[in-house]
Amino acid sequence: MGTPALAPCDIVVFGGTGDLTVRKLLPALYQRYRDGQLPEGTRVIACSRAGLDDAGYRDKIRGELPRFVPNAELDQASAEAFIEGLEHVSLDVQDDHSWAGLTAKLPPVAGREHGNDRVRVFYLACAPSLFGPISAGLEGHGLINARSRVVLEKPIGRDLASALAINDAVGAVFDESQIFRIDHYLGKESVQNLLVTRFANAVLEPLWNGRAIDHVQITVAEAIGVGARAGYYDTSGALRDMVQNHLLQLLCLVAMEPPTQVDRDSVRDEKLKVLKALRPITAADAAEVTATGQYATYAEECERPDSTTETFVALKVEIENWRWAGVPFYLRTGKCLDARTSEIVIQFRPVPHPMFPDAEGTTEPNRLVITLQPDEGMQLHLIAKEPGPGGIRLRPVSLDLNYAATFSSRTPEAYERLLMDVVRGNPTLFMRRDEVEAAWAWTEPILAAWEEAGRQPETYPAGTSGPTAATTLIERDGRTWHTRSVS
Ligand SMILES: NC(=O)C1=CN([C@@H]2O[C@H](COP(=O)(O)OP(=O)(O)OC[C@H]3O[C@@H](n4cnc5c(N)ncnc54)[C@H](OP(=O)(O)O)[C@@H]3O)[C@@H](O)[C@H]2O)C=CC1
Ligand SMILES: O=C1O[C@H](COP(=O)(O)O)[C@@H](O)[C@H](O)[C@H]1O
Repeated sequence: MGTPALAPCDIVVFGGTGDLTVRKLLPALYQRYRDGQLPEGTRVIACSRAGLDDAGYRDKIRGELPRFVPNAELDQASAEAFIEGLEHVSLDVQDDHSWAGLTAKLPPVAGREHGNDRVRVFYLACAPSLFGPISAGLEGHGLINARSRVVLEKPIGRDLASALAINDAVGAVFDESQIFRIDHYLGKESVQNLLVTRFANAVLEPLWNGRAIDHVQITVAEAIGVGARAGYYDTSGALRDMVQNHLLQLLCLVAMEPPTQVDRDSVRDEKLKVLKALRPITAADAAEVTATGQYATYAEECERPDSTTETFVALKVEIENWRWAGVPFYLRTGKCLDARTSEIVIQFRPVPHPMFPDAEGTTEPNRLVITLQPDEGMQLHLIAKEPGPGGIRLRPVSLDLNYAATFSSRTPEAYERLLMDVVRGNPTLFMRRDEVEAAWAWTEPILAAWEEAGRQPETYPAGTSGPTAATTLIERDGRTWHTRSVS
């Protein structure tokens, strides 16, 4: 059965000239438009303070779109039709008078009970400090109908108190069912495939626990630095920017119990249980279970020579429940590393009894490596006998699944999937309020412990695997980080 056809809707993007909109959202909308999924008649209205009219905005995007859509996927005719449909409103969301520009394009509604109105998506691709004022402005100017949805970009705040305040402010205007908190990692094909791998294959579940698994590693390594986002990043750092959201979400998907079904609440209920079971990291153990680094040219790039913001963080995380008792999850993420690699490594325990003590070669325990990016795939590392006469020689081998080679279809970008989920009103892959707050409740004590200890990140050269403190963190437990060359 195909997906039901959608009716045209109105998509209003606050932050319409920003990096996220230009680099990710508009290219994603274009791809869906080109594939015929964005119904004819759908309006995309971008808002920002830039004094651009529709034509000026279209010219800007005409210049930008080809930079962010691969050549082979850019069809001139459909790109031009998409761009010609874009509109721009010059609007300072904090100035009540300037909302008139938006109400002139998007008529106020008579009331929220008018259920047959077009779907209105309000995408807040701007600083979280504007989420409350924008919600209030939308309410005050009568722009919210019964079929409206609001999308909140991460980060939702910078600590628990600010997250609560933002959630309260948005929640005063929108019902929780209308709020879509985006974590674009949940829209990545590879991350959704993690759910399928775990729950559509019976062979894994009996092994998916501390009896068979020694530890888990989650790595999100970026080769790029902070670039033009230094202003934001220096007030954030890797823990807030990546761990509080993306890495914890990945951890939840690896660790959660099987949900009864994949629907709006079952998956989110299970993720929440994991977040609540995370062992708190306290000031007493932060030095042992966390490691931070800053790439050598960072302070110069962000023009703050004394910045102590971490561009790399590694953590040892424990989950206090039956399935995962005694199984550490090692997390690491950083910028300006030697490669862009995101992967989840499930390290199994060694065999209980050595059957080939006299054999040549190594007997490494099995490993399942799930590569999220850049080349999505999965490898199961096993030990095999090297063919040959005479004695037994053991050789590590891998069963290799490369998605690009196996499936011919184009892998959509995360935002394509997530934007369409908003239009369809499916919040399963979005974070619920309680999840975001539970993630902050666990993250905040780490920030406090660092502050109390006067934590200084270790400097690491750009293009390397990060600070030595991260190596020490895992080696202290007699383990090592997985390196891709092993595959
Ligand atoms: N860029 C990225 O890759 C990612 C960004 N995010 C998050 O998305 C949000 C946006 O990020 P990004 O695009 O990088 O930020 P930018 O600084 O590039 O863009 C901010 C946008 O907000 C607009 N804006 C700022 N103040 C106002 C105002 N008072 N009224 C109306 N519009 C305003 C700006 O336009 P103008 O100044 O012309 O008004 C601009 O369009 C941030 O919260 C960020 O953390 C999340 C994931 C990835
Ligand atoms: O949310 C963010 O994610 C990006 C990394 O996303 P990816 O899809 O390229 O892996 C990161 O660069 C950015 O700092 C962070 O805000």
